Amino acid sequence: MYEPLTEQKAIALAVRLGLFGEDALLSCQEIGDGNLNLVFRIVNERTNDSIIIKQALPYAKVVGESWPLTLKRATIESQALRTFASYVPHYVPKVYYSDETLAITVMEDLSHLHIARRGLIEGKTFPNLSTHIGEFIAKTAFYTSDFGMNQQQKKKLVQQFTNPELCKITEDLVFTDPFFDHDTNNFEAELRADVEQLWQDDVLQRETAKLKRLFLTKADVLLHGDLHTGSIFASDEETKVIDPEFAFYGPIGFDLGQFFANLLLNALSRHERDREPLFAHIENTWDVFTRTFAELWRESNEPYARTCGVLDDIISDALVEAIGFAGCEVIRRTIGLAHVADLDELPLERRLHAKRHALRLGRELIVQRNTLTIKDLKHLVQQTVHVNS
Ligand SMILES: Nc1ncnc2c1ncn2[C@@H]1O[C@H](COP(=O)(O)OP(=O)(O)O)[C@@H](O)[C@H]1O
Ligand SMILES: CSC[C@H]1O[C@H](OP(=O)(O)O)[C@H](O)[C@@H]1O
Repeated sequence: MYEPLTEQKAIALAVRLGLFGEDALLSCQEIGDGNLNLVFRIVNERTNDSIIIKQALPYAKVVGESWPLTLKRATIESQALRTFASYVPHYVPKVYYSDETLAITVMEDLSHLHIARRGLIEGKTFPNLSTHIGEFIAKTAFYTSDFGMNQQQKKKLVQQFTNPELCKITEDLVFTDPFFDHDTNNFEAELRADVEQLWQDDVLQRETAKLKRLFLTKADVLLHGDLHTGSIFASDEETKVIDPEFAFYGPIGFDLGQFFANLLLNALSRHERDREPLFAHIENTWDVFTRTFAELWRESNEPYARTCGVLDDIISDALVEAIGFAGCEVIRRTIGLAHVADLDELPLERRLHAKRHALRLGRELIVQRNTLTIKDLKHLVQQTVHVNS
């Protein structure tokens, strides 16, 4: 039977599962700070060994029981972590155990690392972050695509990772609600005029509709599905991706776009002189992604992989998608239901300035996505500082 764990029940479960030695002295703390789930950290005080038990609730934690949400997301998360581990084991936490009924994943404790969002807010640069994320995205994308795996096997994976409830959250919160006057939106009263202008922007809505359609229909590669900087643990040396409960088969540019957007949002929260490391991370992510993907491409058994231009087409589509999806993420994190601390923790005047900037930047990313290069993103940030610039 499913029941939500308490700290005491999480310890009892760890004992029952034999996750620690017989003489262990266990303590437990619920440390979840995400929007959806419970996260328990259990430590053996005698040895300092520790594990994480993550448990899905039957509703979205951030809203409460009025927003029921499938427990199946815990199974998607543990299966995605295991699938990613088969391609990039060094970039995901080890999964020790999972249970579909209890909706739990027991995994490696990564508390020695920093959540990248918090670290970036504190001014850390994480020199390997973009190299690691570029490689993570390239390898997971290639090996789960029709170019990197058996195409019949891929269809089974598409079925396994059909994730309608969590995709619906993204369809609503990322691609729809922020572009209309919807009651899930949440923004400062001072931004109302800027937001209303966005709701009346027919060009923006038409382009966003195309991006939403791609998200709804293009079953290209297995995606993490929510690859923001709060889903990444990092240090100067290591990077680990967590929280793939939104995993599904979608367009190749989606994870790249989410990651770019969250780096851009952090850049907007900083003074201009401190933004360079973020732009460097964006450009390096793209370089590593394209180089790694192109190397793997040589392994492909698909006859068209040797046709001149096919790889180039995939890479250029990925960039257009990534830039457009980044624009949607920038806008939704500014005025939608789920914000980012990078902007929300700024004092009011700076926050309003950064958020107005984010709305202009997000719009241009979406509308101009077909003609922008990766290096243009930095200039676009500068060009959208002021209205009509
Ligand atoms: N493997 C882990 N090791 C250490 N801490 C973790 C681990 N997984 C999650 N956490 C902590 O729990 C928080 C919420 O986890 P997350 O998976 O993002 O939950 P949610 O699905 O609710 O967003 C993270 O920000 C981090 O502080
Ligand atoms: C009501 S879910 C809102 C938002 O939360 C998810 O993020 P996380 O679980 O990492 O906190 C996801 O981005 C959803 O769009």
